[in-house]
Amino acid sequence: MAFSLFGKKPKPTSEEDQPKRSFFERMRDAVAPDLSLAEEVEREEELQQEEEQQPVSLPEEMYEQDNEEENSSGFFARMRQAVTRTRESLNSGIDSVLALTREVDTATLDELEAVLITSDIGVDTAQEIIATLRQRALREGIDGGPELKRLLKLELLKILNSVRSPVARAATPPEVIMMVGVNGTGKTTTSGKLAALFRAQHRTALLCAADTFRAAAIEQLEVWAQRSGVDIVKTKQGGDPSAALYDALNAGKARKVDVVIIDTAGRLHTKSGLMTELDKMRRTAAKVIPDAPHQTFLVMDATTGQNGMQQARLFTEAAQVTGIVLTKLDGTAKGGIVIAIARELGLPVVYCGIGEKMEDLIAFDADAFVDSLLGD
Ligand SMILES: Nc1nc2c(ncn2[C@@H]2O[C@H](COP(=O)(O)OP(=O)(O)OP(=O)(O)O)[C@@H](O)[C@H]2O)c(=O)[nH]1
Repeated sequence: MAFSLFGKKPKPTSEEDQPKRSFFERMRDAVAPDLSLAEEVEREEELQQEEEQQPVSLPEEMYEQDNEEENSSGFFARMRQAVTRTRESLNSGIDSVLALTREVDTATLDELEAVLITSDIGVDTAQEIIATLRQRALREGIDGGPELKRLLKLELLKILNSVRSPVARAATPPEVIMMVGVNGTGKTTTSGKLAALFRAQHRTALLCAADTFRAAAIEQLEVWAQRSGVDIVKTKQGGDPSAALYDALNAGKARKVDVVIIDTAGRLHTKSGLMTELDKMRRTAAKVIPDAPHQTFLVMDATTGQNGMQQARLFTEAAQVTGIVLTKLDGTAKGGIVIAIARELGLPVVYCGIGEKMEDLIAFDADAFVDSLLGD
């Protein structure tokens, strides 16, 4: 019995078995006996073409949610997810402090101070918070854990709100944002994610590759530009970053883009040559657009905790930083650093990096952060 592997129909064995076929069909078999294979290849090519023509998902679509309610619950869920490790360590510390007591007393508060310090809130900040809670405990008493958490939330919010400042927009576009910071904190990645976020908000953006120092930084930013669907202005590796910036700002003006994001090379505040280079970039920016740069974001790696704070303190003074982007919040139990930044640097955290993907950047929200940190 004739049978076929691959489920193909068996070929007719004799002339008589063959159904009546058109001239064209017979001719086709004559010139291309294995045309089924050719057809398969052709079909495969067609499919590949169709696939290539599928629009890549744009930032707008990536962030798009069905309605505002979902949007905000999505945002809260992502913030909550980002601070999971900090919440778990903070909550288990607080729970163990409160395990044996119903009324919160001075000894409990001393232990709570140690818990706050381990989440990298900072010694000074932790002491200040505990001093306020102690006064309250003496005056009115603190009735157990839930009350203590409620009061703690209020204290944290008070600190965060004291530096919450509206992000200034440029009088006339483009708004110019410079990303600065020490090596490897996530400046290039964040520049790319920011471009995508702006696009999702229907603002046009242009990336400027002014990190001409690190090998492959320009190529890395080019990949981000492609992903986020924005243009990039660059020079060659080893080139003058101020020249790239000059070209980018002129291009931004000519193309009437809303925001130009400048990725700069990683540097330590102690490298005076590199800090002078930043000054030169600022002066160049101001020549093209008088009040530029409008924002200078210090990109800080949350996993470095209190060590990063010392660098940030000195960087902030030298580079006229206006806000902090805190990256890698997803990988740390040291999320308390957000509070230390507000209290000790007097600067708002403006965005948080919560992963390595394009959509893993969220605008910082103090209420969402505190709720996520001290929730269950
Ligand atoms: N988990 C996580 N990883 C991140 C985040 N942001 C950046 N990264 C990773 O951090 C690493 C360094 O990021 P880059 O953007 O190259 O850092 P950079 O500051 O430009 O580096 P230099 O130019 O050398 O100073 C990369 O592997 C990124 O994927 C974040 O929010 N979460």
